[in-house]
Amino acid sequence: MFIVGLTGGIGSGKSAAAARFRHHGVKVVDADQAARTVVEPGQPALTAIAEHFGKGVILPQGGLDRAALRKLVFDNPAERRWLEELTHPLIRKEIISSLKTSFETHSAPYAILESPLLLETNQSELVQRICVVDIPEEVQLARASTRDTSSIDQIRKIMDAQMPRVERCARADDILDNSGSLESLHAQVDALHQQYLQQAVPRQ
Ligand SMILES: CC(C)(COP(=O)(O)OP(=O)(O)OC[C@H]1O[C@@H](n2cnc3c(N)ncnc32)[C@H](O)[C@@H]1O)[C@@H](O)C(=O)NCCC(=O)NCCS
Ligand SMILES: Nc1ncnc2c1ncn2[C@@H]1O[C@H](COP(=O)(O)OP(=O)(O)OP(=O)(O)O)[C@@H](O)[C@H]1O
Repeated sequence: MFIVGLTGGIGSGKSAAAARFRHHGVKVVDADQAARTVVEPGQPALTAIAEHFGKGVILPQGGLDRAALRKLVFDNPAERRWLEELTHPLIRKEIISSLKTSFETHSAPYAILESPLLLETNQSELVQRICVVDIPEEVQLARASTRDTSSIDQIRKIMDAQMPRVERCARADDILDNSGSLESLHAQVDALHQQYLQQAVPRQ
């Protein structure tokens, strides 16, 4: 299985890049989606979160109040680590299961694992190649806060919980520069897709 890890900080453009890979028929497994699945109502992790953080993080309908939990964990690194210790092993299992399904049901020669914490966790062991979506921090802050309901201050706290830009780029096999237009990002993805098709061909 040839799997490319697609990573980058919050608001860097991973989803935008992933959409372009999907346009080429590549299956994308999304770690943020896996993170949502493991805390759905009825899942043991949601019960554990409610017990630890209290009823204030549960919505009236029984689902997770993500905005409330986001505030709690990014204001308090110890609480964030508690949540990660609970969820990251479950997220990893969910990712592995989705990757297996995608190779069983999809004929594309490679798959993408899109994850904001690919390099911060052992998820990087699941991929053969690392592709980083890179933008300057001020652009990242502007794009993420325009899109999210989070304040600049909260986005900054989330960025502080992630790998520094220089370190992330140093770990990359390939870099997508998303400081320009979406058209420019698409052109770079199109070129990488051709490269990955070549790399995914099993050697004789
Ligand atoms: C705190 C939670 C409930 C906030 O949910 P919310 O819907 O507001 O955000 P969402 O999950 O869409 O994440 C948005 C972005 O925040 C960043 N982020 C999320 N969790 C983390 C974390 N533990 N460390 C650093 N950055 C993170 C990522 O860039 C992510 O793309 C949620 O992010 C969560 O459960 N995080 C812990 C699990 C995790 O680490 N997920 C990241 C994917 S492995
Ligand atoms: N090249 C671009 N030019 C202008 N806006 C962009 C560009 N690329 C992405 N955006 C916008 O920036 C925001 C963040 O992009 P995107 O959602 O793809 O990032 P992400 O890395 O997936 O973020 P997250 O980690 O929070 O899920 C979105 O509103 C998106 O439409």
